Amino acid sequence: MPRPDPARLLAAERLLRVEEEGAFVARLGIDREGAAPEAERRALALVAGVSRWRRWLDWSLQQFLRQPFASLDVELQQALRIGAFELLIEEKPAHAAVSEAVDVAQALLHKGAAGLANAVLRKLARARDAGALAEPASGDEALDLATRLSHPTWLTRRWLDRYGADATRALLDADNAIPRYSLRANRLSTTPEALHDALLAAGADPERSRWSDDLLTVERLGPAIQGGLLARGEAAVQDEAASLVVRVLDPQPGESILDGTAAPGGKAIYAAERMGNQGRVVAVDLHANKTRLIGTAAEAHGATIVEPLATNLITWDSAETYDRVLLDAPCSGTGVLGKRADMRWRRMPEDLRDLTDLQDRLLNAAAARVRPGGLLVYSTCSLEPEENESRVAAFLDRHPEFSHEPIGGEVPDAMRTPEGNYAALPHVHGTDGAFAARLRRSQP
Ligand SMILES: C[S@@+](CC[C@H](N)C(=O)[O-])C[C@H]1O[C@@H](n2cnc3c(N)ncnc32)[C@H](O)[C@@H]1O
Repeated sequence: MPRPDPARLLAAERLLRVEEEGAFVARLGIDREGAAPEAERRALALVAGVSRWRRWLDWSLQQFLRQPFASLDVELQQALRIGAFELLIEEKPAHAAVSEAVDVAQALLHKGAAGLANAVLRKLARARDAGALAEPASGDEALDLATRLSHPTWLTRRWLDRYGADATRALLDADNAIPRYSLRANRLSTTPEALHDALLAAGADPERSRWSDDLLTVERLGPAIQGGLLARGEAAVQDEAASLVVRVLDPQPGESILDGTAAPGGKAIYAAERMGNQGRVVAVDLHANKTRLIGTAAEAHGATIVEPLATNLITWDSAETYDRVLLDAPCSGTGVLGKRADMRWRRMPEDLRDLTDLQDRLLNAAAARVRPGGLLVYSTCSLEPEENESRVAAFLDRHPEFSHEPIGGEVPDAMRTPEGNYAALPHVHGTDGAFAARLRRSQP
């Protein structure tokens, strides 16, 4: 009986959990199941890669199958996807990729499955080596691009209509790229320079962020975790695009700030850091387990002015108003598909209607908490205008006591839209996608 490579076997088992239990890819790495660190790292990379590229892998495999791919044993599907990923995306030598996937199929199922995996993957490898791989050519541009670059067709069609073919291709490529992670230096306890040196000493490859002087980027988070930098609160994982939303809010020392949808707390804690830990940051979220996490993280960062509060912002009975209010709304997350490998498959077009309704209600609630003359910042990690500019326009119609305030030098020029909003785009800026607008409440 062949002994499959532990990383590929672990990856296949985790992909099965995604498939059968709806497990979230981002959470699968947490339970290490005793795997050696290298096997763990490789398994994480395989699970993320297969999750991103699933549509293209399945389509390519289907070219060499008589029965529908979806009718195969689910275990065999995962072994085939891993083999196809190594062949088509990682461009590994044919022999190793095929035989390792065959061993996984045999370990999870039986000899018959291994035989089928062997036949299909050999044909795929031969076609690749001969430069004869099939390409989707249905004549429907959105369907073909979505298949080739492994995204949902509905989303690709939307983006084609909005951005055109070249930019859409670049956006899909950006979602499929292996992301670099960004780390925010906690200026309450360290400096970006000291964090840079600590990361180097821990074996990481830190680079200064192009977009923010508080941030560094690294290829892997492992060294920062193992070096204790995150646990000690010297650094936090936060994308450049997300961190710049706090620059749009521009909290000042001594002010009162409300983050109305704050968990897991990255922006609230960064606000406290920007304020030099002077003033107040009330960090509201619906769920008590999530606000507890905000409290733990704030404590690790020494951000003592952060006050976590578990409540529903919409029904919160409070008469207090704040100098600045952030509403970082729940959204479709179409700007962060690169980091969350399987999210693209979870979103449905009909989600947008429910989300925009919630965004309007949260905006109304947040508006009531802004003092006269104070600032409301509305932000999302979505690229969709329905969740961004349209929500702002609808808000201004409902709330004549607010006016739109163009963003100035708080964010880099390249991320300011002609209308004066903040927009980070994965295919343009190499960050996650994010949007923010400033809304000023008039004086009485
Ligand atoms: C996009 S996340 C916020 C991320 C956070 N600002 C950060 O940077 O770490 C949106 C949050 O809104 C919370 N939420 C949703 N509905 C809410 C409500 N009615 N009241 C308060 N929080 C709510 C969710 O639990 C979720 O944690």
